[in-house]
Amino acid sequence: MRIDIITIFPDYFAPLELSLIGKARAAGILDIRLHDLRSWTHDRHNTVDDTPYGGGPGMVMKPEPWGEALDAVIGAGRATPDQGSSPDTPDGTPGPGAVPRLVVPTPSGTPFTQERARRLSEEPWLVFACGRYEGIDSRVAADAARRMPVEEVSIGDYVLAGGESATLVIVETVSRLLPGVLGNAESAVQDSFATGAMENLLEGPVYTKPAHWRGLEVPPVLLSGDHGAVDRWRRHEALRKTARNRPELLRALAEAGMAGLDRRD
Ligand SMILES: N#Cc1c(-c2ccc3ccn(Cc4cccnc4)c3c2)n[nH]c1N
Repeated sequence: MRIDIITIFPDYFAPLELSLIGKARAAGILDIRLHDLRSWTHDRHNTVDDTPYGGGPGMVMKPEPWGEALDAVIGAGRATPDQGSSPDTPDGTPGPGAVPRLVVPTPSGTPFTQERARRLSEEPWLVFACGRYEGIDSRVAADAARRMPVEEVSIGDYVLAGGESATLVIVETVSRLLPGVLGNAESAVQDSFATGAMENLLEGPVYTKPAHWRGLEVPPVLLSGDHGAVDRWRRHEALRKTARNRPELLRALAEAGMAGLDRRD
């Protein structure tokens, strides 16, 4: 997967050199490219913002730098005369004719969920537009939508100062779903909101050695070697955690008959 991130704070993404994502980049599983939006400004102060039409507080990001940046970043992935126009190559990286999906974090976006992460993880090429100030001139997304899919996404019902931390969240959530990113020891399958018997339930408690620690014991069932009993215990604990922390999820599952609440085991 190729990921392009356009931002006025490229250094914000230093964490993408670390840990699983850093290893995935080194292994060629992820191709993450950072772009400083100010590279597409032409005035002495590298201006990227201006006052909002219609008045109001704060500043709005100007459309021109964004338009030029997206043209440059996406144009670089566009077919050249001597290449085919296959949208992506057999290994899933974008081919010369590919166009990316533009992801624009914004407080007014549609909710980012694990299911959406799963869908985005199947894309060969994502471009993230990290806004600041009061947001990006709305014509930027409208212009981009003329030539690529555009998704406005929100990671939660709170207001950040810009799109960078949301982009980090989305990139990490999506990247860990890519084959080869998580080692065998970790698996995205058992995540909260995963599919299967634990579908959309919160993860229950987890334990490791030592079995006794500061007078606190690991639940004996986890040491029993009885995998059936362990699975039943884990589902029960997931249901308890979900009922306690996210009762609305449980109600939805009960209505959909998906939590196996009616199971007798
Ligand atoms: N995803 C996401 C977000 C953001 C977010 C994302 C991009 C930008 C760019 C600018 N701002 C600041 C801003 C913009 C508008 C009004 N008020 C503040 C951002 C906030 N906040 N909360 C989320 N869940």
